[in-house]
Amino acid sequence: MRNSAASNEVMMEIEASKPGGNGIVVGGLSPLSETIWKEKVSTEFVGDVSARLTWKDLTVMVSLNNGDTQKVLEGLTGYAEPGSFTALMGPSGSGKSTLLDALSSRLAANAFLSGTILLNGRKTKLSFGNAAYVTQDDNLIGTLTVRETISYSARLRLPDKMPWSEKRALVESTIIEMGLQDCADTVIGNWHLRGISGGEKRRVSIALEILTRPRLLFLDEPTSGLDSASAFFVTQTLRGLSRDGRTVIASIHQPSSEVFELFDRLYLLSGGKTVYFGQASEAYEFFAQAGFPCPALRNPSDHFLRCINSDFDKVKATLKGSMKLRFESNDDPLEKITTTEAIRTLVDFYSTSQYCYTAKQRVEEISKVKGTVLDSGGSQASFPMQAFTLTKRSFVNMSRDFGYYWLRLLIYILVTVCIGTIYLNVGTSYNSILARGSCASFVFGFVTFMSIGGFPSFVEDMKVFQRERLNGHYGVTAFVISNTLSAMPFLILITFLSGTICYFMVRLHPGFEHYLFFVLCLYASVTVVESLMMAIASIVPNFLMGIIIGAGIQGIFMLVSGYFRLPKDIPKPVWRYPMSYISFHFWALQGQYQNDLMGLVFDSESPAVKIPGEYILENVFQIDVHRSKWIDLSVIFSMIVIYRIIFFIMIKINEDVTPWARGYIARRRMQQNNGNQNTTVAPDRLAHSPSLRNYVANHATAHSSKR
Ligand SMILES: Nc1ncnc2c1ncn2[C@@H]1O[C@H](COP(=O)(O)OP(=O)(O)OP(=O)(O)O)[C@@H](O)[C@H]1O
Repeated sequence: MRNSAASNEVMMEIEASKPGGNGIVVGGLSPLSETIWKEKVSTEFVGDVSARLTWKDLTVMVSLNNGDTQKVLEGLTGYAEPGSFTALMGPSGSGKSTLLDALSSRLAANAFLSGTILLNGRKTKLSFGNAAYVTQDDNLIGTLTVRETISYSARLRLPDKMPWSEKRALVESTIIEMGLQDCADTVIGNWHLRGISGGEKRRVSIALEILTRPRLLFLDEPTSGLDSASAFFVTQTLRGLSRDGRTVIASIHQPSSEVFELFDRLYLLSGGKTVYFGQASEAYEFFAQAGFPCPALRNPSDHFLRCINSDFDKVKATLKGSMKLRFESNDDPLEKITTTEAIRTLVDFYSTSQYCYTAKQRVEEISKVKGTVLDSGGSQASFPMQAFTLTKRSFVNMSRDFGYYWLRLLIYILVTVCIGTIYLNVGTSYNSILARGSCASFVFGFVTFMSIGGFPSFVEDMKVFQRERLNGHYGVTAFVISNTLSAMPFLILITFLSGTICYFMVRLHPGFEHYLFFVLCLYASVTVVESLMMAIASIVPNFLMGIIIGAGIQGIFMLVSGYFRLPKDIPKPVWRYPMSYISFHFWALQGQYQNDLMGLVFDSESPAVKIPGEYILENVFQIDVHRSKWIDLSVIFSMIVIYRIIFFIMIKINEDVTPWARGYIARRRMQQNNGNQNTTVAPDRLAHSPSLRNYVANHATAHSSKR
């Protein structure tokens, strides 16, 4: 719905931008891009689709937990043009990521923004399609090769109608564009698979985002953690992307001189204020004019960062204390003043300089140019295509990752062989009554409990999902369906194999129907645990915490299953109603006891007396024999559906409700703080940015209503 609305809007803009309906192509689209956009652009006469981004008087305030507010960015003005590569630089905590987030509409819920951001002269409508965002973390699927990763992404996002040959051409051209030919068939790598290098991973992450040929590319520290050669190659690739008419903005930490030379424009920040914005090549001159010339033999970018990083005051004090400083040369102006003073001087110098004036003038000029905003609206693939591709990708990953299901299969077989040997041919003696009960309790308690071992893999899946979701690659429903379907064959294999071993070694109640019930019940129980753990993974991204929470929940469920305390003895408030009914172990045991004991006759202590299974069920295990065991099984199956729905709802809550609630609390705190203390000035023209997805729409509305 959102996509179609956006595309209508785009079409209107395209219509409007057609010079007289049959004008001349202004450019901006490469032939490959035209292939992608042709679904949306029914005419070949596309206006200039380049992305010109301007920001004026941009201020971001964040509300802190203690109710205070902090100005993270203060009155920033700048622009980014097509064909240029803009680098955001500054010391740690200077606001680089916040500026990137503000420009790409990804601000946190407790951050409030004021100022104007225009894309092609219009109020910012940045969304998943026209702007791509490459995060710092490379959350990729380790078992897929580079080519497979990009190919799946192409299937997930490009229109269904686009022939596969064209998609493949696009994939191959992206691989070449990002210089990934040599490692195209190498796996990405994970904890047990040796894969591609860190620099190559970074380039794969970028490749995934440029696949749909966005005109605007944001990158958060694309070179961090890379050695200088890899950092150079990644930056060179970014510069190459900008030369294709794209607008590239990246925050960069501590670049080498070779990397620095690749920047077109430099935005230097310190403490959220602009220290310098202009041509990267002119920064050297600016610092000299401001009274901080770069000493000979010092890397210019090191010098700039050295001048604006107030932490160096502490470094200086430490060095002075250890007397190491006396050997340093004294021609550096920074030796004479503190870095805090240097920052103040530089910020003041910039605000009155020609550089600032030129930047403001250019912002005004660019703001007047009204261009087309092509919005791909995220994925253009249909829902069935997304669900199918995700299922296939997830299945391939599960089958290649030894830790996902194969290891579990081995452990399950091992444990069930142990059960089989311990309860071997359990029989119908008097003692076998309790043995059958404890065997069922172990199988449906501990054996299903072992499924929490899959949690680390679920967390990895969730990370990939979150990256792709934030970039609009597919919807939550497609993800939940694919996750359910792809796991099914593995769970069937694991539970049917181990269930069969257990059933025949122990010699549970003979008969196909009894066998089928036993393995189905095991399958349903393990799937419930998987679904429960998936729901936990959607809210607790830390695998240790997730395992502890999952184990705790299951421990409680096991307690009320009717084995450790008989059903009628479980205290009624809370534990029997509702806990035992919520516990899938309870239903599994009720069903399995019936499945195993009903119809069998057991020895008693006196050889002359036989005990029917029904009697044991009612009087020993306190089972409701009037309820069919198939009802018990269907309750477990419906629990799978319920947990999957909970999983879906959790993701939705995380996406929409949590940011909204955080934003609301932050706003309330800010208002209260402003009411109580006059020292905190109420931020002027604050526009709130609640959920990521709602942000774009809300932001535009907020701005227009203020006008
Ligand atoms: N949502 C937020 N809530 C609270 N504080 C925030 C928030 N966003 C940013 N800040 C604060 O604003 C300052 C700037 O943060 P930001 O992440 O933008 O800096 P940075 O220059 O990208 O730093 P680094 O290079 O270390 O990533 C930091 O002090 C940070 O703690």
